[in-house]
Amino acid sequence: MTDTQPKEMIRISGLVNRFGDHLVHDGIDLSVYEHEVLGIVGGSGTGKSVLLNCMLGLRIPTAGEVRLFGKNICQDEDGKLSFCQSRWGVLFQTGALFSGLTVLENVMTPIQEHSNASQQLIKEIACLKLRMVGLKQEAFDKYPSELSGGMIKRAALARALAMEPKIIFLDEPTAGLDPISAAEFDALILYLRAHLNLTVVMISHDMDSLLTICDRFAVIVDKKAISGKRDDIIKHPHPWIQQYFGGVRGRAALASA
Ligand SMILES: Nc1ncnc2c1ncn2[C@@H]1O[C@H](COP(=O)(O)OP(=O)(O)OP(=O)(O)O)[C@@H](O)[C@H]1O
Repeated sequence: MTDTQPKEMIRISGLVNRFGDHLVHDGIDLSVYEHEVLGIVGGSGTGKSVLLNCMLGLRIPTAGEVRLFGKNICQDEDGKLSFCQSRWGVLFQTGALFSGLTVLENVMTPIQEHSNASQQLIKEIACLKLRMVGLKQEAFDKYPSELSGGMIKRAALARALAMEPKIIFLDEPTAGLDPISAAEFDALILYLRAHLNLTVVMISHDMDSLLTICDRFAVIVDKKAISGKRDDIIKHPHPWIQQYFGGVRGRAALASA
């Protein structure tokens, strides 16, 4: 590898996932490179969430391997999850905030779990992350049930950033947001990527968001992944990809991207 080639953060090779007779993935090969925004797309049930769980080290695949920073995370071994969790942050689709904790307490929780810092320092770090995602002080002591959908996403993003991850995984980050809030959230992701040198892996069905912020796509079709730069994938001859990006929604989003 030369100095000009981007660093590989994740390498997935020959990944197979099977549930009983149901073969979901049949040899996925995919790399995620430093500082990119990679969009994972595919029809419903093609296994995007299963793939995400393998990348998070939460699922051991039927065959193949996932290397996170060079380490094979497909083995069941002590310390694997803490190795993974100290390197990535995840924004789950629903936010998955703890309903009984305030916004600030939600962001403090992972820092408390993974560090020996004082309560005061943990609080200061959590406040910093909350400001970074654009939440104002008055939101810090609110409970998740008192927040709008956009604020929940921001709070969950602050929690994902709590441990200063190198990679963040976003599962349907703009789902449920109105178009203006979704566009603001896209801008926030790009801002954080630039300022925190993040690598971003995003699963989404939001065509506007995908075409606005992704550098590359991985499309799950025929139980495998076709990946490449945004503009190459948009022109890819596979019929599903043509239909996806060339359909009414795709054309409209491309026209405005
Ligand atoms: N634990 C499990 N046991 C059995 N089947 C499973 C399990 N997890 C996932 N599957 C199956 O794997 C397939 C892929 O599921 P997955 O949720 O990853 O799809 P997806 O691409 O994320 O779908 P969507 O876009 O609708 O969210 C589905 O057919 C699902 O039923």
